[in-house]
Amino acid sequence: MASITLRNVSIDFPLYGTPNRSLKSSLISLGTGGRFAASSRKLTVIRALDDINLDIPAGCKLGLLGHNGSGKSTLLKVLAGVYAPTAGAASMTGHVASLLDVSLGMDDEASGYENILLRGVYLGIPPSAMRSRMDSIAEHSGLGEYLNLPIRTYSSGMRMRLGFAISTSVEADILLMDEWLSVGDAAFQEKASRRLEEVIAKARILVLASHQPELIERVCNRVIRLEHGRVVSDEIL
Ligand SMILES: Nc1ncnc2c1ncn2[C@@H]1O[C@H](COP(=O)(O)OP(=O)(O)OP(=O)(O)O)[C@@H](O)[C@H]1O
Repeated sequence: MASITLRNVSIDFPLYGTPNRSLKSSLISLGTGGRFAASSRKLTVIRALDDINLDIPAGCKLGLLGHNGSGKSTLLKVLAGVYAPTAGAASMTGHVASLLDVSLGMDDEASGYENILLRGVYLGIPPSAMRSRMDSIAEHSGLGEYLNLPIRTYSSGMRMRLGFAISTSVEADILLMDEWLSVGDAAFQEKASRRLEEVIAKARILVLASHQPELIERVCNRVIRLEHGRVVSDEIL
C-alpha cells in the first residue's frame, strides 16, 4: 500500500549573517517567498512550510499550485526525504521515486552505462536489478553508442535524456515531480511526455508541483494551493 501522512510539518531555513533589520522589513512586504518566522540580532528564519497537515491515500494524483516561494519544492523535498521537518512528522509508505533532479548522483568520468548503475544506487536499486533494465533504458535514452563514452562528452540535453530514461525506468509507488520535465529536443519531448504519462499511470500516488493549472487539471485528481508555506485550499478535481 502507498500513503503519505504529514502532521503539523514545518520547515525553517535559518539565514545566518544577513542584514537582519532591512531584510525583515523587505520580506514582510513581499507577495512572494516563504513566511518570515523569527529573528534575533544575528539570525533571520524563513518558514518555508508552516504547520502542514496532509493525508494522501493511494490513488491520489495531487497537484501543488502556488506563487514563487510558496513552498512547493520544499514540500516535495520533505516527501523525497531530502529535508527532515523542523517540527511535526512526515511518514511515507511505499517506494518513493523522485524526478526532482534526474541527473543527481551521476559521475562525469563514468560512461553512460556505468552511470545507469550509479544512479540506480541513488534510487535504491542494486546493480543486478539495474543491469536487467539496461537495454530498455538504453533504448529510451536514444543515445546509442554514446552510452560507451564518459558523460562529460555529452551535451546537456543528452545528459537529461539519460537521467530521464533512468528515472522513469523505476516503478514507484509514490512519484514526485517538479513541473513538467522539459527534456531534449522536440522529438524527444514528445516521446518523453508519453513515457511520463505511462509512469504516472502506474504510480499509486503522484505529487506534481507546477505553475500550469491546465496541466494539473489534466493529470491530477486533487489540487492544493500553497501561500507563504500554508495550505490555503484543497480541492478534488
Ligand atoms: N535552501 C534554502 N535556504 C534558504 N531558504 C530557502 C531554501 N530553499 C527554499 N528557501 C525559501 O523557502 C521558501 C519556499 O521556497 P520553495 O523553493 O519551496 O518555493 P516554490 O513554491 O517551489 O517556488 P517556485 O515556484 O519559485 O519554484 C522561499 O521563501 C525560499 O526563499
